[in-house]
Amino acid sequence: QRKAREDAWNSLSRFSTFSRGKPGEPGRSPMSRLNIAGVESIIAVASGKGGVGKSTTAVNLAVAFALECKLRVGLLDADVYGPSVPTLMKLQGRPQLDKDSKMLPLENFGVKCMSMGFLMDKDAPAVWRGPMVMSALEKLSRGTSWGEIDVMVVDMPPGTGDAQISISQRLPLAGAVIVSTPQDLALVDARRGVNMFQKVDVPIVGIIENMSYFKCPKCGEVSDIFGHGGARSTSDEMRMEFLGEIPLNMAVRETSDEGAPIVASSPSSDVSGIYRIIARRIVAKLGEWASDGSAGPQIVVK
Ligand SMILES: Nc1ncnc2c1ncn2[C@@H]1O[C@H](COP(=O)(O)OP(=O)(O)OP(=O)(O)O)[C@@H](O)[C@H]1O
Repeated sequence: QRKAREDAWNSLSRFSTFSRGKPGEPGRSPMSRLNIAGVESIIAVASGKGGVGKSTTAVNLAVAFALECKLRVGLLDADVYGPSVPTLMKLQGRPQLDKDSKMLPLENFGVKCMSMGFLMDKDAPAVWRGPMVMSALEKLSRGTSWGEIDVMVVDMPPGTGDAQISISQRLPLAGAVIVSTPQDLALVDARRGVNMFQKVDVPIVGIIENMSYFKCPKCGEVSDIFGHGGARSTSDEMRMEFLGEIPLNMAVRETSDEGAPIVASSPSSDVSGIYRIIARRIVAKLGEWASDGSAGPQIVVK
């Protein structure tokens, strides 16, 4: 385990413009909530627990921001323990360095991406201690030359532990989107997620219910496999905006596995339309906050 950690650390340090600490120690500690150069607005896509479809949702929203809203989009994979952006966005290979030794993001579907997965072997276990997670994230975020970005989507690690809290404290987040399935257990965790962001003063953009229902492609019958509507009622109770229901859909899973997000690969499908509507709602909310002065700069959908 120690060897794997050191290998990952060395690999990251090679691409880094930051000073390097020893494994197990943080690198040079940055100021908290520093901006990321060139990035206007950052939103976290988070879930209280794993496996609810947070990364799938983050990726499809990022692609929808780029293709539907015509925004300049970045996608930061903050899930250093289980980076899925390389697979979901069909990107691999080590990032090039620019003249200032900053990493250049890899790009697909109009979205500039950075992930720990670009710096590690696919099957290498990511064994990180808390301070190393933060140091890695600093390097992935501020050690990358993003260019001009209107909105950056951060795919958060699942859960509400120390790593998630630190990330939410260090990145200047304009807001957080919470993804949950309709199940009671997932909703309990979603509430925890909402509370965590509120504690560190990150406003909640809204809640998305993923795997909300299943519509049989043959007969059209709708089944509520994991229940239905729980995220909407949780949003109402917590006075949060409910952003929408994404069905459990085989094409979403298949296109994710293929690295061709459904919003890009099957833009006319119903489910792509749902992602696009949710993306527009998020952009509208960020715009609203900006115009009443409660969040970052105004984003204009072209
Ligand atoms: N709406 C959906 N319909 C069908 N399959 C989905 C849907 N959303 C996600 N999935 C599938 O569910 C699995 C888990 O999704 P994903 O990896 O996005 O979850 P996650 O919450 O990010 O997980 P982790 O906590 O491990 O990071 C994947 O196989 C994905 O393709």
